[in-house]
Amino acid sequence: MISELGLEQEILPVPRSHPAAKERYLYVNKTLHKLPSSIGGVLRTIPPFTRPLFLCGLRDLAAPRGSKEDESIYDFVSRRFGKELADIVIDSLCRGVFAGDCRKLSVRSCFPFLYEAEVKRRSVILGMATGGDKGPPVDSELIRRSKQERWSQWSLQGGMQTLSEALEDFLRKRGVEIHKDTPIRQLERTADNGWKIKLPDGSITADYILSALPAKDLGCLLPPDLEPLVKELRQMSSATVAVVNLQYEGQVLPISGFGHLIPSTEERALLGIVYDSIAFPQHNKRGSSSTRLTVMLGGAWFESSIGDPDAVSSEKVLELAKTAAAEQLGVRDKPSRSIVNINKDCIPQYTLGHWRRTGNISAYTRQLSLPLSLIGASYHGVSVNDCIYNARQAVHSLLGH
Ligand SMILES: Cc1cc2nc3c(=O)[nH]c(=O)nc-3n(C[C@H](O)[C@H](O)[C@H](O)COP(=O)(O)OP(=O)(O)OC[C@H]3O[C@@H](n4cnc5c(N)ncnc54)[C@H](O)[C@@H]3O)c2cc1C
Ligand SMILES: C=Cc1c2[nH]c(c1C)Cc1[nH]c(c(CCC(=O)O)c1C)Cc1[nH]c(c(C)c1CCC(=O)O)Cc1[nH]c(c(C)c1C=C)C2
Repeated sequence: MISELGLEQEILPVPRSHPAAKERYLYVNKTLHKLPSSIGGVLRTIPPFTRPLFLCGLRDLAAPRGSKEDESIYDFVSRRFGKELADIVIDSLCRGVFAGDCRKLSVRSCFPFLYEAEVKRRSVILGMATGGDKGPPVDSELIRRSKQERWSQWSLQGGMQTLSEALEDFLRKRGVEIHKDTPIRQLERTADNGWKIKLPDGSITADYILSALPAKDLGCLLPPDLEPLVKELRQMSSATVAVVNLQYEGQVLPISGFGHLIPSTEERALLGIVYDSIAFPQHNKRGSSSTRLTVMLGGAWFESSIGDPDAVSSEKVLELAKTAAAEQLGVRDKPSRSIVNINKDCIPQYTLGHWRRTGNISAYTRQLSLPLSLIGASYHGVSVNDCIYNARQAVHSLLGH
């Protein structure tokens, strides 16, 4: 999509050899611990772990296949790799991807490759070693370049918003009408098997809807006679994340890396900190040396540890973020700039049984021949890549490709 939108020149790749890709940290027992990046680090006991990590791998190779239709990520990893890995690494990772609690998230839906590896090969390591089912290949010149140069992450010169702006521009030039800041009020069925989309200032009709709305929001807009669909959508929940950007004058970080994650047993409210200026110094204020951090807070623990997202003040959240930067990174300077955003219900939580809910939805829409496809982060993957891939698949199947 980047190539099709003409954004190739804007790409800022980060290769795997860069410190932002190689150096990864966890904050445990009030200390930052660097995770091993070589085989030696896996063979030795390194803190915060109490035994060498390769023993977790041996346990997986020996463990029997599980028998449950679905299981929490925590239970799956504890059973196959041991409790310590689940408590420290997996707890943190789930906070860094889903802002979620690995004790509630579904392994089958959040990490389908782990689930499949156990079903097909009995062991995760054996499953990964034999490649697993990677799905249909996606190929382009840019993808080949990213593999050859071993990119671990990327951004764009003007930041990621460039992507949605370029997409908007591309679509408008091809005659697509875009209604911004226009909340849909209701979706009604029409007699000719189409839809009436009610907006604040009128309505529009459509033959077919590809909905990228969060599941719960869509559930509130659909007509009540689609009850089985509405019921499934309303059960799908999401987490609130506070994102605090802090900018400091000069290079104030004592370490380099992508960022660090914090397990829920260490600090419930603080999910992790990204060291943005290490991976993307190109985004620093022109001509100045600065350090930029993003502190992420809340997630599945927002209400219990920070409070009601509608009532909590930006000042309180900013204070929590500055304290985290000071205590965890020793960055005690006054930030020269800060931005606080409380993103309500921004990351879907694929909890136990999510696979059954999405399965029921597909079966029901097929059975009724509903002119509706569900895309977006609520169903089959929370990342930007997942959303783009699944949207493209939905269009292909709609057009019969
Ligand atoms: C803090 C944070 C960091 C992230 N980092 C990464 C990352 O590093 N890499 C990555 O791949 N992904 C990342 N993600 C995930 C990424 O943001 C999502 O994949 C992506 O935003 C999902 O897009 P979406 O369109 O499905 O949903 P959203 O972006 O949530 O958009 C849903 C839209 O629906 C609108 N809406 C709701 N109700 C209505 C209504 N009634 N009428 C009209 N519109 C409505 C909302 O206003 C919203 O704009 C991150 C997410 C968060 C929160
Ligand atoms: C849907 C929200 C997402 C957030 N981040 C990602 C998504 C899809 C992307 C992502 N983040 C991490 C990984 C795993 C990388 C890996 O181990 O190979 C992915 C695919 C981990 C991560 N996320 C954050 C940090 C500091 C890290 C650790 C990176 C490392 O290992 O060095 C920051 C962060 N990103 C998100 C949240 C909620 C968050 C919280 C601190 C959202």
